Amino acid sequence: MAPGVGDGRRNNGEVVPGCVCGFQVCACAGAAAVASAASSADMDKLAMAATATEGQIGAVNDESWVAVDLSDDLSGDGADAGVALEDRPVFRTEKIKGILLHPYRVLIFVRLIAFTLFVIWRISHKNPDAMWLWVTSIAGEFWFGFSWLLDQLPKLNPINRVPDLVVLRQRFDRADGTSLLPGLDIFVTTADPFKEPILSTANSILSILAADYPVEKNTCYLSDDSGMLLTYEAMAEAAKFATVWVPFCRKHGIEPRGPESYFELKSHPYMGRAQEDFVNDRRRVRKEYDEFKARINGLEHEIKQRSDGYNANTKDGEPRATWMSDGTQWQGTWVEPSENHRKGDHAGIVLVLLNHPSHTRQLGPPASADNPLDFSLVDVRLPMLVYVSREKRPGHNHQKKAGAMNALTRASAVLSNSPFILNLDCDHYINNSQALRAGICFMLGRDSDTVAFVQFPQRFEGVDPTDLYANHNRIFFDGTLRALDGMQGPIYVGTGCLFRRITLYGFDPPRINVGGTCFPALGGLFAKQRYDKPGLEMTVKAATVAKGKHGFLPMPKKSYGKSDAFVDTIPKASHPSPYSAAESAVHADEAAIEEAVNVCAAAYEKKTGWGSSIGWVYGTVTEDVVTGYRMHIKGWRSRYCSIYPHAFIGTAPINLTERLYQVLRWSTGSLEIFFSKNNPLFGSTFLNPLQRVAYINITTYPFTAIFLIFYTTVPALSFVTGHFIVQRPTTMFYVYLAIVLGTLLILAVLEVKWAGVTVFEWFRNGQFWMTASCSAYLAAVLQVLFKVVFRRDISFKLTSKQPAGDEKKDPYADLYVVRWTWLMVTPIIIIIVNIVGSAVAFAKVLDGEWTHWLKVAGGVFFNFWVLFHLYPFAKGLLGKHGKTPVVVLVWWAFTFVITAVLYINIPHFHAGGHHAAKHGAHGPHHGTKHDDIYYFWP
Ligand SMILES: O=c1ccn([C@@H]2O[C@H](COP(=O)(O)OP(=O)(O)O[C@H]3O[C@H](CO)[C@@H](O)[C@H](O)[C@H]3O)[C@@H](O)[C@H]2O)c(=O)[nH]1
Ligand SMILES: [Mn+2]
Repeated sequence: MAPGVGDGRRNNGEVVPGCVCGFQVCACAGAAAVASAASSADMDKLAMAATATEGQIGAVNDESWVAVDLSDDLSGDGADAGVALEDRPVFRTEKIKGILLHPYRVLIFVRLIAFTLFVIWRISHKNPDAMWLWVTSIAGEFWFGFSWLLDQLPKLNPINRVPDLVVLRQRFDRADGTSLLPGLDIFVTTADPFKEPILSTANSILSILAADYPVEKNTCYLSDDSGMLLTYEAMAEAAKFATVWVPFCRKHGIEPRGPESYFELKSHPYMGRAQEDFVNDRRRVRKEYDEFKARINGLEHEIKQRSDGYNANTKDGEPRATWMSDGTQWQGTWVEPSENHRKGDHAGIVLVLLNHPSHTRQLGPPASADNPLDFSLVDVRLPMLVYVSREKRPGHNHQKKAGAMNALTRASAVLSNSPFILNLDCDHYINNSQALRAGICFMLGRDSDTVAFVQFPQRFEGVDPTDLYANHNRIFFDGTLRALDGMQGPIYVGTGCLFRRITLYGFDPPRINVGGTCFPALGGLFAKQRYDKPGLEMTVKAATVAKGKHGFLPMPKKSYGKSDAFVDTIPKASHPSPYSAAESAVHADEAAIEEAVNVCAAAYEKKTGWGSSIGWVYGTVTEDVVTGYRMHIKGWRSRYCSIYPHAFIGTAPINLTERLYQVLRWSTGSLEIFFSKNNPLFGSTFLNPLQRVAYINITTYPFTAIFLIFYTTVPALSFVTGHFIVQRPTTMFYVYLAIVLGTLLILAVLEVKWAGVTVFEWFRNGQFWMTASCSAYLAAVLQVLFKVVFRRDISFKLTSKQPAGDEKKDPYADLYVVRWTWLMVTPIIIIIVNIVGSAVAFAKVLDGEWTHWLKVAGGVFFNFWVLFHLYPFAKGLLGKHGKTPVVVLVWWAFTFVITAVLYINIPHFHAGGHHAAKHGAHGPHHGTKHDDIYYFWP
């Protein structure tokens, strides 16, 4: 293993506070790195420091992974030991060690066989007492097996890739401080300054401005779908504060570079730094940050007051404008909305907050009386920052986030036209200043020219330590997405994703021509994997665009819209020239800005390919999955980039209601894709077969609701009716059950091991799967069927980033704020049915009616299974922080006892006979006395 690359990596299973302690090592190393960046004499130190920093960059459990065998290309021992720095690839590829991988694959096979035999057994053992029960339960089991397979098969060949920033630096950074790295446009979307607090958005912007990437190659765009002056002025404040914050970060190698999270760090930030200077600087910057915060918090009031002043002479009935500080009327939404100035009806706005920096380093001023911060050795330039609010007009479908992203794509093309685009939601800040470089490694490696995008995992902060609603989603990110990297690549999940710009324009990947037929360089089990190989010359090259039917465009010119200026940028976006510093010069002059406004017009996309063959795809609220899908079916690949400390961190809804709504949106979006022309069953043959399976999985999973609802109630009902899904649970039935569940558990253990997550997270994942299935997934199925039938568009309900509780006292207060939603009805019913069911069973045993307890075992097991899974839901629904478990237990015990007592003590409830007279209609459940649950309903 190469020095400094693999060592020091940690198992992210122990992660939660990890980002804090990880920084201690990282920060002091980075401090030297950046402080020294000012003088070229210190380049050696820089390289050394960088090495130390990168020691932290890998992210999986080291013990489970080995480098893939590269002996085809290298004589010698295969791994990169002994390979000179110049010959090392910009990223390493690892696979799971055989000792984990082989049993993993074998078990998948065993379970598949067992499941098949089980279903066959079930089909051949009818239950004549209750045929409906038998048929539906088999349908359910079949679906569970099938959906397990959809989920499991794409995980047959997990791959882990580790970027090597030392090599990247070596190849692309020059000693004079300039760099050959490609341009990078960063898009941030926000839609509401209140639901998405401006302070948090400002923090994200600051973290971007301070990230470690060549300043002149980096442009940040904020899309504001609210069109509010409040957002704009908050960004203007951020730009002002950045003049202090960014040089401070560079000088001292601060991590993380979002000020809020930095100042919240509880670790010792003094370690390894020039003590006095740092302490003074930090105190000073902290003070400035507090003032900045105060200004942000006062902005709303200030804008109101200012506008009131200007509006003093406005007559009644006339619109009252919102005024900018320079005495002009704001073009966007006004505080008191009026025509042409309200959400959904305002002009397009493009304002450059920070213009493009010079191409050479600019050192700051030394400390002086009115400027106590000494920046004389620090590059003080800031990346370009642009505020964009696309035009909105009534009668236009603005296509939610996807529409905003497409507007940004065009606006940025005429302003900076970087060949790569990183997209972040407004609440996701850059937590690791090396993240951009890490992502770029996967775009510049050999063999990277067929990579469309690099997806980072989504990481969250502010989630309660027990992660009650599986917000971290670790199984999905560290398991599923990483595994897909061994197929064609992870799916796109909306934020934290680095795109190759031309893929958004509908270009095909460069094809390899083998024996006359073209096929893309797919990874995975079904194609020979072409790994990034060391020892070969690495040139900086983008997918060069060949001249075709439409000139340099893959599609007719008119499908890109009316702006010639924009269309002209397209071939350049892929041309190698943007890589060289001189040519990437950006001029955000009047004309360019005017053009940017023009391409953000509400009507721009009329009769164009935007939203279908070009850009982010419309027609679903999960624009992310389908946008990535459209690239994969062209044969593009994607890569997964998980680094440590986490690249980006966002906020997650820890409130049950918000979480259910979020999952409702995702599952609805998935089904929308299923019922569209982008159904993965019909995708082109460029799609790797198991990649297709993964897409089928992600667009069908909500259907589980239909089967699961049945499955979570019927076994409970069976106590009352006396029927079970099998006529008589035989030994064979239990043996199958044991195998099917046992293999699942062992597979989970292995998966947890290679993914570097915990068994606890695996259980949480399962628990939330059931909660979501019986609530959000069910609603999604109904909602989408409704849409399909009545052709109604589904709205995008923003996930609130503003905690409802009192944050000061308890950071997780929001967890137990119960806001009623219809989505809670089904899980509640299921819980009640199961408690009642187990109580009846208990009563029957007490009563001496069921002497053979084994008869109940199957049902009791199911009962437990259901209640165990819905426990977090019940906890969230009932509890006050801390006391919850007791409340749930009492509730449970109470219902249980009451039901059992009623059952035993009210003779006519189980005397049989006469109720048949009262409820004769319940005929089909003959055979036992207690055939009807309705007797226990009040
Ligand atoms: O009309 C809109 C609606 C949303 N957004 C932005 O979209 C982002 C995601 O919205 P959010 O409410 O935070 O959704 P989440 O459920 O947290 O987001 C996940 O799921 C979305 C798809 O449903 C993806 O777009 C996101 O990237 C992904 O993080 C935010 O930055 C919003 O500002 C807009 O710009 N315009
Ligand atoms: Mn979000």
